[in-house]
Amino acid sequence: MTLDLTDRKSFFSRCRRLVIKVGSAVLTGPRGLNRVMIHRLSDQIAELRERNGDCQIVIVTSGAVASGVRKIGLSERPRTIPHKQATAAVGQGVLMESWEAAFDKYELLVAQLLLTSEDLAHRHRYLNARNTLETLLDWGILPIINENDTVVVEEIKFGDNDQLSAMIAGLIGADLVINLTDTQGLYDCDPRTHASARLIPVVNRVDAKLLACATPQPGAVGTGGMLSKVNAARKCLASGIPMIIAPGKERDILLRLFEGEELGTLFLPRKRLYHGKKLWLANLPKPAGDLILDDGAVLALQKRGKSLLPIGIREIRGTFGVGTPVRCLDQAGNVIGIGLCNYRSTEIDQIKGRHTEEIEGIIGYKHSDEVIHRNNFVLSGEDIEEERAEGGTDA
Ligand SMILES: Nc1ncnc2c1ncn2[C@@H]1O[C@H](COP(=O)(O)OP(=O)(O)O)[C@@H](O)[C@H]1O
Ligand SMILES: N[C@@H](CCC(=O)OP(=O)(O)O)C(=O)O
Repeated sequence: MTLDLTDRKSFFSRCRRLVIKVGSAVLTGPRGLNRVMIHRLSDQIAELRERNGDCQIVIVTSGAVASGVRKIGLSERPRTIPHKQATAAVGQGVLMESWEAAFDKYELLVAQLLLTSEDLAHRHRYLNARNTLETLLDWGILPIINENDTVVVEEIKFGDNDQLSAMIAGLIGADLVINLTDTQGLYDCDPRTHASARLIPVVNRVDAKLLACATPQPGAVGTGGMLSKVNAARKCLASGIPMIIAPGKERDILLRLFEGEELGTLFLPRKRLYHGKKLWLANLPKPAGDLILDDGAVLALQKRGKSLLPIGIREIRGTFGVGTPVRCLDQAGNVIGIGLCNYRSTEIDQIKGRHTEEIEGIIGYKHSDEVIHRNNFVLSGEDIEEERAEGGTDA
């Protein structure tokens, strides 16, 4: 797909696979879950599917906690984890039942998927989730996804649905992520505190300057805040997927976007950077451990496109097995990238700082010279732009 905006309408019409994320700020009114909003959005989604016969849509919906608060009759949002989990357990049912009823009038089937970051952190579970989603889309069923708040604890949390939607987009190779929230899009500073804030219509690169525009504090009912949406956009761009932050409460917002109206903030990637395994790695929510590297290894990975050898490893943090994704950090703690280990953490601890010829003598075998092979490694942050889209298989 060409990322040319000269004809906005045709750009949108070429997006056949969509992830639509709807924030609590859109779905929640003073009386809890705003069912009218759910009906309006589902009317538009049904219309989009009708207009573009083969268009496939995945919904990532927030609002379980906000719905639960109202249903239980709590006076404020829960603060402790058990209270949040219990509130979400009540609210998720209400939320799902509303989406289901709204799509029922179009005879559109929906499916609920509740995920934790662990479900996508392990490659086989990631592929499993992908197979389920592909099957549902194949059958013309609308997957409706939320984080599994009821069982989630800090260690296995995506954080928020902005991150989850970016990961789902990578998982299914979406053509576009539409992030619906309660502002017109991304402003050059927080519009709550700066009356002069101006909307940014198009973004090609998420850098430190852009990240500084968005504050992490969400609105009264949100979780992610604008910073999380910009970070999600960064993930999408790294995967070569466009994302738009758009005003979800605006009348006919989805239809108007597809009519080519200039609304929201559109993040446009220059090109698709990663595929298959590398795409999964680039978007991984939580790696299993860290390797601290010396300056030579950092240079080799960042500038020379090399694999990681044991000689450049200074320290290992965490306990992990072979094939596990781990982060590579420089000695100042900056994340260099993420890759799959060829040795387990206890073995790496023994061979760190040593030459490859010494591996066998130390641990009794050697199946590769590299601790992380370049084919199983992606650079992070700014440098990700430099990495070439080397194939990588999907399995
Ligand atoms: N630079 C910015 N541009 C737009 N909105 C911003 C910015 N910085 C902070 N915000 C705030 O982010 C809020 C949206 O985040 P959040 O409450 O998490 O929404 P949602 O529930 O849709 O995820 C907006 O209500 C807005 O006040
Ligand atoms: N999983 C939570 C929503 C978390 C979240 O990311 O909220 P939001 O920032 O409103 O998209 C819920 O359903 O209440």
